[in-house]
Amino acid sequence: MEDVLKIGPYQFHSRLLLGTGKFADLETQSQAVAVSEAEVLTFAIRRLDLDNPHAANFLEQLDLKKFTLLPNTAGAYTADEAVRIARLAKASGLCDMIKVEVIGDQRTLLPDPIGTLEASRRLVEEGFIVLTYTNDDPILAKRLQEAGVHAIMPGASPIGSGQGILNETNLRFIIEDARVPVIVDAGIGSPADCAKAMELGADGVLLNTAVAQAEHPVLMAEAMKLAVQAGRKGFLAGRIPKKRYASASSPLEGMIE
Ligand SMILES: CC(=O)[C@@H](O)[C@H](O)COP(=O)(O)O
Repeated sequence: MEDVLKIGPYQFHSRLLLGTGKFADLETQSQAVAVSEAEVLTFAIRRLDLDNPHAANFLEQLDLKKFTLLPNTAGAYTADEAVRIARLAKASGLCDMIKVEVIGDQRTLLPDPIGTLEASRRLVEEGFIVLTYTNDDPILAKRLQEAGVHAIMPGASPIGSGQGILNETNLRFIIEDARVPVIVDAGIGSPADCAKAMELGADGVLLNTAVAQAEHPVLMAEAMKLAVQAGRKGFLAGRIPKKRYASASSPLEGMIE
């Protein structure tokens, strides 16, 4: 059976979602995006000049017809702001999917759980396909599901920190309880972090800084793609349980003759 990522009415073959910011130049961005084989690209609506669709912008090097755009509400500090930004994106015909991001604090850029829940609920009611960036809090993840979001995006660690997965236990709880896709978003530092997230059973990974600011962004984009694929296959294959003691790899009993 085909292994596809389903988010609302959308289906994707790639489980790596990519952010488009922070690249040194547009040529590198475009090459990294191509090599990553990502189908979903996210970008901050606030960075676009919505009044002037012909103005130069950071997406201009990309053939946007090839991708599903996931505008995000980065820069919103309240539910009202996030809802306003999402409506602007929809009115500009960018997409009906929205990544809800309501930040609670400038230093950590961690999500404001109350504003995040409120904005998500309102945008679901308005008919958006809502993917919510959230704390790695299993209870909040449950509440978001109850509110009807289409995907939960728990942070691995603070945005841009590259610290990787800080709370594996919480992530496991979120994944166990989820009836919608779980996409680990933010804080990924290396391919190993991607593989780990996928092996834990995440449905996808969204990242930006680790590729855009790598020494060789295009090479890193490829590494991230392969890590997501490897982690997914590892999850589907079912890892062996960890044991306390050794067991010989070439046992004498029960050998195939
Ligand atoms: C681009 C975007 O949406 C970021 O806010 C996202 O959370 C990625 O975080 P990293 O840059 O840490 O990968």
